[in-house]
Amino acid sequence: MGDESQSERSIANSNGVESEADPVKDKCWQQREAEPGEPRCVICGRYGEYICDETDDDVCSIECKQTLLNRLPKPKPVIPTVKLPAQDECIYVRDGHDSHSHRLTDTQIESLRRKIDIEVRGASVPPPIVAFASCELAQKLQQNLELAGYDIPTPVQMQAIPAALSGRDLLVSAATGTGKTASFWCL
Ligand SMILES: Nc1ncnc2c1ncn2[C@@H]1O[C@H](COP(=O)(O)OP(=O)(O)OP(=O)(O)O)[C@@H](O)[C@H]1O
Repeated sequence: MGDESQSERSIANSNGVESEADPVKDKCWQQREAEPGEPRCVICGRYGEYICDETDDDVCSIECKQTLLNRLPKPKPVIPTVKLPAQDECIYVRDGHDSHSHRLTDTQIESLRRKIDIEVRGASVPPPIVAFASCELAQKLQQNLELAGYDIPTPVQMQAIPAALSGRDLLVSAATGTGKTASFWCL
């Protein structure tokens, strides 16, 4: 590291210059070769005039300091983990037209309605559907739904469509744009 003290040799940061009389070398090529016994830049081997404040290594210029810092391992981003409540459950919907695979248990029906804010009144309300395939639609209709990009029913459709298909009279209320009108294809 030579005879100079660390404070005399410490390098200015990329925005600053340590002293006007002896400006910090910006570029590696502005630095001279190291004499025998002098500190050497850990990047290019020229005269290691400065000490990188972040790593304590000898460097010749701001350029080599930056190269050195770029080579340092980057700290891994900390991804916060979210712990879901143990009682939270998923409802799996399989591809295909097997309506039985989408049949929900009473607990799932209750939980689904609660989660997506479906409120029902009346006797023997049919369970909500989680896939259009549960409605046993004509193939053409199913294809057209897919073509229109209707992958899954919206919450109002989940409940209104099976109720309408079961021949019930309905009074439906849901926010604008939630798919009420689009439910009429099933009639
Ligand atoms: N299941 C679905 N998947 C994808 N898009 C849908 C689905 N249902 C409806 N949409 C689209 O969402 C938009 C709003 O649907 P729709 O007009 O049926 O809602 P709405 O509740 O009747 O609205 P408003 O209350 O304003 O009349 C339309 O562009 C419709 O094509």
